[in-house]
Amino acid sequence: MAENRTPLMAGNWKMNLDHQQAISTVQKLAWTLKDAKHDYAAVEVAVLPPFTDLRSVQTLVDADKLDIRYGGQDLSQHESGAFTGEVSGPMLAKLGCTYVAVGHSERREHHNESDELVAAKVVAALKNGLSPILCVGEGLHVRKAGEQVPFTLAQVDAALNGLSAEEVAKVVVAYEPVWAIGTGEVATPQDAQEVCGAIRARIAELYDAELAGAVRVLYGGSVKSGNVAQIMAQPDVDGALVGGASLDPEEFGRIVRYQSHVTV
Ligand SMILES: O=C[C@H](O)COP(=O)(O)O
Repeated sequence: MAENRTPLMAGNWKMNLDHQQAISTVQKLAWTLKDAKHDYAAVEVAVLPPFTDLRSVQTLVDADKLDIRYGGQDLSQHESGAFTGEVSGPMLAKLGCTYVAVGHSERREHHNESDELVAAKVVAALKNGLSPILCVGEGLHVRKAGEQVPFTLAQVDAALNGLSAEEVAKVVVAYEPVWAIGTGEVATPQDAQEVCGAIRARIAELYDAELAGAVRVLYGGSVKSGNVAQIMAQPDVDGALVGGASLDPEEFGRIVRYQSHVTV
């Protein structure tokens, strides 16, 4: 973690928690962080609830003036139209979303999202003032073949293709080795650093070192309060995209508070 980048802890709830549970979860998270006197300027906090929860989360965040940011888990590449079941960038922007996950491995796998579609969704997010959390990462067979760096960089290349430096500055990249997602199989801090460092070096090659030094690169895959500090100690890891552990506000609070020895 470099000092000029604000760490981001983002909780991807996936298809969990209805809108009422979302309210109580965000309230508990806010109370937990308030009790711990959390400095939101030092570590940014975001949640990515299901679409059906976003209006409730927006209302709570606005009413209680919370510093917690929120966003969608996906968006359509289209602005509007006959796309049944889809949710557009303008709709997320209207709900006050800051972020939207794009290209999560579960979307790539279960919804056959190609690199081209992911790139179109990154553009759609940026066009609507949303910061895409671009998810990249290799499966187990790629890791076993030792090809994790070229595989992941090819996904980065495809997703950033054609973007200006100004646009890339708004992108957050999340490196999530698929074999470590929801498996309890966390990558070692060195595994995370290898690929996160390579992603930053690639952005420097494609653009310049200053931009590469400003873009946040997160790690995701079985992050918990017990392993987050070692992962965050790596120079090119700027935060975490947290799945399962973000459903428990106290545990997510401990992850957010990774720098502190205060028990929350
Ligand atoms: O988006 C989050 C990742 O898929 C990680 O999920 P996990 O923390 O449950 O392994």
